[in-house]
Amino acid sequence: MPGAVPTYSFLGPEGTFTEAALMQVPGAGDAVRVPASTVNAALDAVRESSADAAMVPIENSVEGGVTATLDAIAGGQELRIVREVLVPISFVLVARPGTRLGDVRRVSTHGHAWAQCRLWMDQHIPGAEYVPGSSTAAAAMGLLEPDCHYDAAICAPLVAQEQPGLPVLAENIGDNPGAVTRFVLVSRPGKLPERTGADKTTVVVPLPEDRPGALMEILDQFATRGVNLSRIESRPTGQYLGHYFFSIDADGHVGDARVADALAGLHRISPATRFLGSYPRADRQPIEVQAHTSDRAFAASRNWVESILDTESLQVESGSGPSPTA
Ligand SMILES: O=C(O)C(=O)Cc1ccccc1
Repeated sequence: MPGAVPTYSFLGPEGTFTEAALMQVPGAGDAVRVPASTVNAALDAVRESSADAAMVPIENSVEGGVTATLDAIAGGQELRIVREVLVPISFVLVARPGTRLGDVRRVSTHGHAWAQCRLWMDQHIPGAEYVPGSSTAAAAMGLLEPDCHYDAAICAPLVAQEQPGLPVLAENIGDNPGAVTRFVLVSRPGKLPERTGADKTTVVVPLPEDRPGALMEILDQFATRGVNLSRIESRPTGQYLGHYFFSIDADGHVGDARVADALAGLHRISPATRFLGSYPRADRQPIEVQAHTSDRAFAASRNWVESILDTESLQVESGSGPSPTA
């Protein structure tokens, strides 16, 4: 319905880094925001149409890809990435009032937060036991439950600011002060975001099996068309050992001839290739296109081949070889 307020699901509860990413989306402050307890639940809300789009983490600069997200969007009912958002990440350690650093034995947080605070933990709370949490904010809020079985949580500074019952034991405990996480807004297939000249395209390419050089062939589709890759990760398909797909981010939009041509090449090599969207880059850095891979160069080369077919195909002798359509 035009003008209706959109509904966004996100990895919650309130106070996650994912919610901070969602709040960067224009209009999200006035939208309906529905926290989900897992990435899969946030994406299912979109698949089932109870949300228009979901914000989920996909990659961070320290720990790499968020596998729960990469796997969830690679399979199942098709989804599209329509926007990416970058969030600088800093972590605090919170506990119940009265807890001192020396009392902390068990710490809960999201797996990616734990991985980013490992060195600090080893130095300040050696031997601390990790209790997996569904998100940083869920771990922090869990401390307020009467039957909580851990002593502290790693979360965003904002959670501690808004929750007086959770004093901060230590600030800036991330091992890398420049850590950034990339989030994506995912919706059902529909309207493709417009081409801006500073775009990214995400695809999932199952690796053809028992074919020497298959990965090289896949990469070559991009290389020969001057398309730069900004991320490539292999993930097991989960079907059986040794069966992989590649999750790839390429510079450019499917509306760019060189990207469209590369995707067509991927489809020939791996027909189950899945298009996951073309969307504006968060850093708005325009992509430099070499003259020979520009839209104009692709159109000129297509016209050239068509002109050959137009003028010369009639001269193929019948019966003297394979038919022109073979
Ligand atoms: O748990 C959160 O707050 C999230 O949004 C996921 C996450 C965890 C650690 C770094 C970035 C995102």
